[in-house]
Amino acid sequence: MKKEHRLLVINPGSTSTKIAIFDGEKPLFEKKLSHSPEELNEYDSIIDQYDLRKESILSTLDEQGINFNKLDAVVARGGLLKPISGGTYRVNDLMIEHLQQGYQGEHASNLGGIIAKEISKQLDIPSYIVDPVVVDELQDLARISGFEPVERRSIFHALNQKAVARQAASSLNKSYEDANLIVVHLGGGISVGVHENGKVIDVNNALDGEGPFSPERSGGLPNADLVKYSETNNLEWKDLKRKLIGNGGIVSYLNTNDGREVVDRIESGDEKAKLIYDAMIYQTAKEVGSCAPVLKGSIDGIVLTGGLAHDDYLVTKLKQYINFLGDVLVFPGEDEMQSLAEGCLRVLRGEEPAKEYS
Ligand SMILES: Nc1ncnc2c1ncn2[C@@H]1O[C@H](COP(=O)(O)OP(=O)(O)O)[C@@H](O)[C@H]1O
Ligand SMILES: CCCC(=O)OP(=O)(O)O
Repeated sequence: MKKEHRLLVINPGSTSTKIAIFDGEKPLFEKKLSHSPEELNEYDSIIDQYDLRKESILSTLDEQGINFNKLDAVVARGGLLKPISGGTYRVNDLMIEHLQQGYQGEHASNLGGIIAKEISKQLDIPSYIVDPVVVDELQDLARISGFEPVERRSIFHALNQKAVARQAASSLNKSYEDANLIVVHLGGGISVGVHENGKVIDVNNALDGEGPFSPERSGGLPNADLVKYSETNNLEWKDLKRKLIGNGGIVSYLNTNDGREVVDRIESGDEKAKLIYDAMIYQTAKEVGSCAPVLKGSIDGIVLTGGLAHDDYLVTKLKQYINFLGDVLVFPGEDEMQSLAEGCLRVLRGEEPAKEYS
């Protein structure tokens, strides 16, 4: 029997690092290593979390007795590179340089390609990233911000949004390329994407202050009040960024980035937790509503996904706001590990060429 390719899959997110070993399409081992805000706040920048994240990956694999010599490739979620088209990219030197400098900013996924490259180099095997957070298919209209020096950018959960949109289209008996969907990824950050005929033609920048607030990000804020706050408190951009991304959103009100903890607090009668969680749901619903005219109301389905989509309270409340727009399909959690493995396998099996980042 033909030997399957064995892969190490690495997915650094804002609140966790997920790792897996795959034999072909089959996961042999999966683990989510959670990171609390306290643990991450020890570091000045995300790139400084390199040792923490890499060591926790290596020690977990070691505890599991994983034989590194049997690996054929390492694949990771990629970060804030230049805007690029979707697909599987070989990790090359320019990519490492851009991930290290944070070409479009800072996010945990910048560490994905860097850690993948480091591990693969020692094993003399290739490393890849698939559908990074900078996949850009915006229509021109969506790039206009309203202030010429500032252009809107496509930064979102591209990997999971695309994977789940394909599943949703298939459950609606459509091909992804023929479907019109609004996809809502409810994770550490929240992105709401308009998928028209297989392209994400509009989406909120889920990292840099657009759209609803989320467990750990502020989302869009009133501009003038934000600038005044920043001046009054003498904050440079790097300080303000730490407050808004990582320590914004639910963290800033309730001091936790864990949706489950918020739900427990609501169930035990915490009124503030309820107000804040309800407000996040309300803002998410408004973002979904703003996508309906982009598709001129021709919506095949609205898809809820990400960790928070496991929560019945949130899903029920959100549906009450958006049900009237179309069928709501729920795909809780994410399919990112499987999608990373599949993207890597397509290249290793010669079904498609690896793209070169340039
Ligand atoms: N069953 C659940 N109920 C409520 N919140 C949940 C549940 N499972 C996961 N979450 C929350 O989802 C968020 C993380 O979502 P996920 O998509 O895994 O994150 P990331 O964006 O970090 O990859 C966290 O706030 C986590 O606490
Ligand atoms: C940078 C956009 C993707 C994103 O926000 O991912 P996480 O929610 O995993 O941090």
